[in-house]
Amino acid sequence: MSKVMDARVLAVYPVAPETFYMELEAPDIARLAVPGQFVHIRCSDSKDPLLRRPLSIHMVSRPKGVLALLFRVAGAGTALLAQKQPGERVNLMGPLGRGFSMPLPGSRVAVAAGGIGAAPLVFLVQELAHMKCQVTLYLGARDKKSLLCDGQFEQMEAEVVVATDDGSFGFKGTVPELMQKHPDWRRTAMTYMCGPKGMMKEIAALLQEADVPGEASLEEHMGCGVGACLSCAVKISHHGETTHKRVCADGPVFPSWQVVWE
Ligand SMILES: Cc1cc2nc3c(=O)[nH]c(=O)nc-3n(C[C@H](O)[C@H](O)[C@H](O)COP(=O)(O)OP(=O)(O)OC[C@H]3O[C@@H](n4cnc5c(N)ncnc54)[C@H](O)[C@@H]3O)c2cc1C
Ligand code: FES
Repeated sequence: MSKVMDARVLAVYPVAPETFYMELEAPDIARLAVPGQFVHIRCSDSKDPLLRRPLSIHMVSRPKGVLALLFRVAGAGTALLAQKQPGERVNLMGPLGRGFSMPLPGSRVAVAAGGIGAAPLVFLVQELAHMKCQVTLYLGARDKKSLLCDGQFEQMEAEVVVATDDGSFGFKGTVPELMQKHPDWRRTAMTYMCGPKGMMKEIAALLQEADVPGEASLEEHMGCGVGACLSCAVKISHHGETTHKRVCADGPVFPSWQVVWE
């Protein structure tokens, strides 16, 4: 069940170019949230921008009732969020959507993150660590200074391998190329991914060829965020039949082999 609430801003600060961490006091949402879900957030008290913006749940502390977001400034809404001050309130709806499916405790899994796609995967790896899973993390960024969450993943005892587009840190190339060089994911129970669509499309093809299951967290423009307006529809193919599913209510996480990657 989702809640609508005014959450107190506890902290907002930059962590990388154009990328901000925000902490909110939102005990009801923190208590209910599972990895892969998102909140729909009002960025301003005025009518501009009118629509809420979807942001993944980056981390939660259930005992403290705290929820964290990690976002890149993409336009007007996220720019307003970046200017919020501790003590201000923002209106949130959440937790929304269907999250990642969890493996059996102790499983070996892989996680692939590209750019700001790392945001929901920290919460996922937090839960996987509680379940004593062995996690290999394939982490991609444009360059070293844009790399996100590598320290957090390492603290949670994930094995982290990095690719940057310009080679300023780790392997020079893309996340799918990195995965071909480090094929540990071939022996895992599941590969979870979030990042640019092109990256996830290539990874989905690798997984399908190796017959390894995968789950992808998708992004689409959203209106209502709760399944009513159909503005976030994507094509999903199941048992040879192609249908439209709503990223907000049926996703954002889908089996990677069911997504029609266009
Ligand atoms: C389920 C979900 C989870 C998300 N989680 C995060 C997150 O954790 N961190 C984060 O930084 N971003 C996340 N996003 C993307 C985020 O919602 C958009 O960047 C944000 O809505 C942009 O709002 P804006 O007003 O700043 O920019 P706008 O002015 O609305 O748009 C600026 C640019 O961003 C593009 N854009 C806007 N919304 C989306 C979208 N939903 N998907 C793809 N492109 C978009 C526009 O086409 C435009 O080019 C998520 C999106 C979804 C659907
Ligand atoms: S945003 Fe309205 S149905 Fe998904």
